[in-house]
Amino acid sequence: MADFQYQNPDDAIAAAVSRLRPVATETIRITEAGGRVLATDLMLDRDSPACDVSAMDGFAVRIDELTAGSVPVSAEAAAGHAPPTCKAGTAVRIFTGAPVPPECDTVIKREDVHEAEAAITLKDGIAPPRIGSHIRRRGENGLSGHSFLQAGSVLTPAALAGAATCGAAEFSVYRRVRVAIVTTGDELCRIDQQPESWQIRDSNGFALRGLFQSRPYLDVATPIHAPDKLTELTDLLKRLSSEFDAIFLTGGVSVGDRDFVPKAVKNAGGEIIFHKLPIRPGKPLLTAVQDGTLIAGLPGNPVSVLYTGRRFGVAYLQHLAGFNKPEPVLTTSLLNADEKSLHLHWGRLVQLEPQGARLLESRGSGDVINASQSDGFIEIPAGQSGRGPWKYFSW
Ligand SMILES: Nc1nc2c(c(=O)[nH]1)N[C@H]1C(S)=C(S)[C@@H](COP(=O)(O)OP(=O)(O)OC[C@H]3O[C@@H](n4cnc5c(N)ncnc54)[C@H](O)[C@@H]3O)O[C@H]1N2
Ligand code: MOO
Repeated sequence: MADFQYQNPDDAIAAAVSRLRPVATETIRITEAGGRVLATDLMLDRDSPACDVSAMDGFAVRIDELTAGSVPVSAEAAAGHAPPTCKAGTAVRIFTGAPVPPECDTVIKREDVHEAEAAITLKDGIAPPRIGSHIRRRGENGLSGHSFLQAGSVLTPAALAGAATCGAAEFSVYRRVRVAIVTTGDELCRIDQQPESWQIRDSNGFALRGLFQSRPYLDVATPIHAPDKLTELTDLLKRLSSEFDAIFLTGGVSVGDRDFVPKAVKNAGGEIIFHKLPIRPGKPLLTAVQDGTLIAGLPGNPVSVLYTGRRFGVAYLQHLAGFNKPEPVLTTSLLNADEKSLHLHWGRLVQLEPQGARLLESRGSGDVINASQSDGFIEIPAGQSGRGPWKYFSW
C-alpha cells in the first residue's frame, strides 16, 4: 500500500486530530448539559456520603448487645432527619438512607430479627451480622475536594447524577462544535422535487445531518448545496471556514474532470493532510485544515459518506469538541462470515443480533437502499477475513 500516505484509518485520524484544537468554552446550567463535554474537572463539595447512613431498613445496634439477647427499641432514625441518640442497651429503628446514630456500629435488616413488644431478637438460624454491616460510611464514595470527573468527559446521565450530587448547578463546557455540510453534484435535486431519470435526490446531506444531530456536542447547520463550479466552491469554502469549526463536503473528491473539491480546498487556502486512504468504501477521502477549521471531503457514494462520516468525521468532531480520549470501540463477531478479503480496510454493513452481527447484502457503495437497513458496520483490516471479532461502529 505504498501509494497511500497512511496505512490504516487510525493512523490517518491521529494525523488529522494532531492538527486540530478544541473549541472555546462556555458556562451552562446543568439542565442544558446532557451530552455536552466538560471543560473543567468536577470536584466533590463534601464527603460522599456526608455522614454514616443505613443501606437497609432495619435496626441500628451495638453488635455486642444484639448478640447477647433481646434489645429494646428506644428511638427511630428517618431519612432527612438528624440522627437520634441510641441509649446504651437499646436499638434504633432505622430506614434506608437515614443517618446512623454515632453510638451504633452495625445495622441489621428487619427481616433478620423478631420484633415483639418494642424489642428485637436475632432470628434463629441467622448468623450475627458482621460489625459495620449495612452502613455506608461517611466519605466511602469519595472525599471532599476529590476530582471525580475530568475535563474532556462527556456528561452522560451517570455523570449528570454525579454533578448534581455535588451541587454543580452550572459549570464550564466546551461550546458546541459548529458543523457545516455541503453537498456537491449537478445530478442532485431537492427531496420535494420529482427527479428526471438522470437525476437523484440528495441523500448524503440527510445522512450526515442525522449522524451529527444525534450528538449533543455538535451544532449542525442546515446542509447547503454547491454547484460543480470551482470558483463558487472556493468562495463558499472561504466564507464557511470563518463561520464554522468543521465543514463536511460530499462528492467531487475523486479524479473526474468535475471533481473540484481538492482544488477548491487548496485555492481557498486549505492544507491537505491526506487525500486517499486504503479503505473501502471511501477510498478518495480527503482531510484538510484551513485556519483551524477542519475540512473533510467525503467521497460522494452514499455508503462511502456513511462510513467515512461515522469512522472519520465523528472522531474529528469529538476531538474538536474537547473529548479527552478517543471513543472506546466495541468489537463483535460475524454470524454469517465469508472468506472474502481485500487489500484495503473494509467497512461492511451489518445488522446487530443478540449473538453478534449479520452482514447485509450490498451492491456496493451506491446501494443506499440496503445500507438503510443497517445498524452500523464492522471494519475488517486489509488482508483478513472470517468471523472476527472485528471493530464495530454503530450509527
Ligand atoms: N477513475 C476513477 N473513478 C473513480 C474512483 C477512482 O479511484 N478512479 N473512485 C471511485 C470511488 S471509490 C468513489 S467513492 C467515487 C467518489 O467520487 P466523488 O467523491 O468524486 O463522488 P461523485 O463522483 O461526486 O459521486 C459519486 C456517486 O455518488 C452520488 N452522489 C453524490 N452526491 C450525492 C448525494 N448528495 N446524495 C446521493 N448520492 C450522491 C453520485 O451521483 C455518484 O453516483 O468515485 C469513484 N470513481
Ligand atoms: O470507495 Mo468508493 O467508496 O467505492 O465508493
